[in-house]
Amino acid sequence: MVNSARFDVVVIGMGPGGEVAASRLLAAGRRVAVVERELIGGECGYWACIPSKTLLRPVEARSGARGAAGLGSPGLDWAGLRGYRDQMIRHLDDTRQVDEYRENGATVLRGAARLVGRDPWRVEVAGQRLTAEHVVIATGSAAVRPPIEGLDEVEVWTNREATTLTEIPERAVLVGGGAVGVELAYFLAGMGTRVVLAQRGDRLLTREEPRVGELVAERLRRDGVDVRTGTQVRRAARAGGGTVVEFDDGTREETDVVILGAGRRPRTDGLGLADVGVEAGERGLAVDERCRVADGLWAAGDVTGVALFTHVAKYQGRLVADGILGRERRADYTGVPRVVFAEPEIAAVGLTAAQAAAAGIETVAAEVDLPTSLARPWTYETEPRGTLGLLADRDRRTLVGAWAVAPLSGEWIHTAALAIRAGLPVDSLDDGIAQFPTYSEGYALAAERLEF
Ligand SMILES: Cc1cc2nc3c(=O)[nH]c(=O)nc-3n(C[C@H](O)[C@H](O)[C@H](O)COP(=O)(O)OP(=O)(O)OC[C@H]3O[C@@H](n4cnc5c(N)ncnc54)[C@H](O)[C@@H]3O)c2cc1C
Ligand SMILES: NC(=O)c1ccc[n+]([C@@H]2O[C@H](COP(=O)([O-])OP(=O)(O)OC[C@H]3O[C@@H](n4cnc5c(N)ncnc54)[C@H](O)[C@@H]3O)[C@@H](O)[C@H]2O)c1
Repeated sequence: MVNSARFDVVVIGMGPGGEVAASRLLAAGRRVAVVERELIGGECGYWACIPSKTLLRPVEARSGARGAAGLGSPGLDWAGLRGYRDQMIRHLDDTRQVDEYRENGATVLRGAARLVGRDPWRVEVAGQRLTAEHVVIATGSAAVRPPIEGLDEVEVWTNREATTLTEIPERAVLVGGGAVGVELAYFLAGMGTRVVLAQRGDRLLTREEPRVGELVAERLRRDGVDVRTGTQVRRAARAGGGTVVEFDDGTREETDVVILGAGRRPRTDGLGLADVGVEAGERGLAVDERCRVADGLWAAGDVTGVALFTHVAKYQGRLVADGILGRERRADYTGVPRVVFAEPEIAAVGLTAAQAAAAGIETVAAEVDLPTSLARPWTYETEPRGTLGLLADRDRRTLVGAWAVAPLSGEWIHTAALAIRAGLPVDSLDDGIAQFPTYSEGYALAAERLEF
């Protein structure tokens, strides 16, 4: 063990949460050590958001071309797409990122960090001991491996293998109908894979309004996905060159691969938390409003279990940096958008009716079928689609929730996100003058239908 090096801050884990915290602290002139055991950029940059959205885009664009009058169906070149995906994930090489952090004054350490003492905080990594006034834990999350009999004997992909795939499988059974399952089902079906999507819950995307799950299942089925809700995979076994999967209703399906999208678990193991008197729950490290775990110990991103999104990890990274820099700031998660990048996009923000009821808020809701009333769906595509739902607080007449299953909704949901975050009166949506012809015109229509 070499002598202990002293830092103002040690950041453990350099995904989006760790990167934002480290960059802001470096910019403020703090002595920062960053520790990463795999690649700077984290899950998001190499095996999650970036590759998945890169892979989805051509499938979406082709569907858009098919829907646009007179365009027809462009070809999709898998080798070209795969090459661009590899470029986007930097060929799993973070040399440039390491160099940039070093140029910006950081000490970059490779390896798994472990807390070995407190007052002051002490961290061990790759045979080195670091001492710091503050430690930031931003170690993210990993795919849950559900207890399916025989899973170890068959071809299984998590998000990692799925987003770095080199060949398109002929058949796939997806386990889980959350964001990972829905995006992968849409991508693979678009690439010609025969997809079975098994969801334990009674609908897809269970955190959203039930209506969203219905519309998404309808859409995926139209695209050829065999969506099975209320279903779990019971066991999997090798059969010939492939796999046979058995569902809990006794039915069986042959597949080339089982793909897991069954949720995430926080990466807290191996961090030595218990040794320094810090407890981690099943959902991760509990943080206060400033993202503090204990005095001088902070956490950001998926490891906090607050909301598993890159934009939330980045927001928490900002809060942590501000907290360490002595700037008083408290977390407010009102109006965080949630977008699933299928086609059309599935976007939501704020509360569902059930969540509002649980919070004691009396609500009114409205739903608008956009092609019935707007021009944009028709100028956009020959088989126009789109549904928008709004949820408002009856007493305060403010928007508390919104969702849309419609083209480009991942962009225009931000109008609702802003309205919810700022607590704008619904009347200001009703009174809004949106550009003609856009999907955004739907807000005034839906707001008008809210019966207070
Ligand atoms: C398939 C998929 C698609 C997704 N798409 C989106 C999307 O489109 N938009 C969105 O907002 N979110 C998306 N997400 C969620 C998003 O990836 C996460 O919310 C985000 O990566 C969280 O960032 P983070 O910084 O908390 O952790 P991570 O990105 O997981 O990074 C944590 C880092 O910590 C490192 N680490 C862990 N333990 C240690 C240790 N002991 N010592 C040193 N280093 C350590 C890891 O190697 C990793 O690099 C997606 C997730 C998946 C699975
Ligand atoms: N576009 C995006 O922003 C994006 C994309 C992908 C993932 N993510 C984030 O990553 C997180 C993880 O996504 P996820 O889809 O893995 O998890 P999730 O928790 O959103 O959904 C997992 C689903 O799998 C089901 N499930 C669990 N075990 C099962 C089993 N044995 N059989 C059948 N179904 C089972 C659960 O009922 C649940 O509905 C999400 O919370 C999301 O925040 C975001």
